[in-house]
Amino acid sequence: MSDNAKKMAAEAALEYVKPGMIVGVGTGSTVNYFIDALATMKYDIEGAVSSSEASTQRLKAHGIAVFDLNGVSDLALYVDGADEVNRHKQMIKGGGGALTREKIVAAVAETFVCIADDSKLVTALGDFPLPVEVIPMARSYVARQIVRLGGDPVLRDDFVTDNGNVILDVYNLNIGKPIELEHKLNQITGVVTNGLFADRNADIVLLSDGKSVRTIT
Ligand SMILES: O=C[C@H](O)[C@H](O)[C@H](O)COP(=O)(O)O
Repeated sequence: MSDNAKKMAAEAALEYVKPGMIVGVGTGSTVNYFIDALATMKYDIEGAVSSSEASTQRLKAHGIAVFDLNGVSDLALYVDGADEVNRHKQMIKGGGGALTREKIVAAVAETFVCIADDSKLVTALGDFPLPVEVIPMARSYVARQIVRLGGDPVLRDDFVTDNGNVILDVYNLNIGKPIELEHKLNQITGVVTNGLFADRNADIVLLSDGKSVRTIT
């Protein structure tokens, strides 16, 4: 994994940004490169909607207007990173804890472009512990339910999401059927959402090794 690979994947996503657009912006170190690149087009676009306080701050620091998603009915493009992505363009996300807002913006967007260094491409999802955002008072209950599903949940230390919740990072889950597991986890009372982006997967994945960028469609 190299910073140059992240930067190249991020800059390649500019091709999907069109004049007048409001751009959906994800969260993380790869997206930070995208935000910096997007700043070069700030007079061409209308602005952005953001999936985290951190991305909002960075966008605003570049002078890019950030809109409330509730006022935006059509969002043509969402650009975000991933912790893992498979060849079906399904992902694990939430390493930075922004999974819920990311999933909301992704749900609204017409096209989801995932940007990543090529170390994120995996044959099977699941080496990366699956983040699950949980309402704080349900933490123990949800953890017990996840154990029943075969996972080993670990509370993320000293971390509160932008929504005021906690994160359980779940190890050793069998993610043989990602869409099924995504729905099953979301059925547990107290779960806000989980970091499987399998039902709403990416439409396009831009992967870089630091020398070139390849596209999975
Ligand atoms: O919550 C964070 C997000 O899902 C990120 O997009 C993900 O963790 C990848 O981040 P990075 O680009 O820093 O590897």
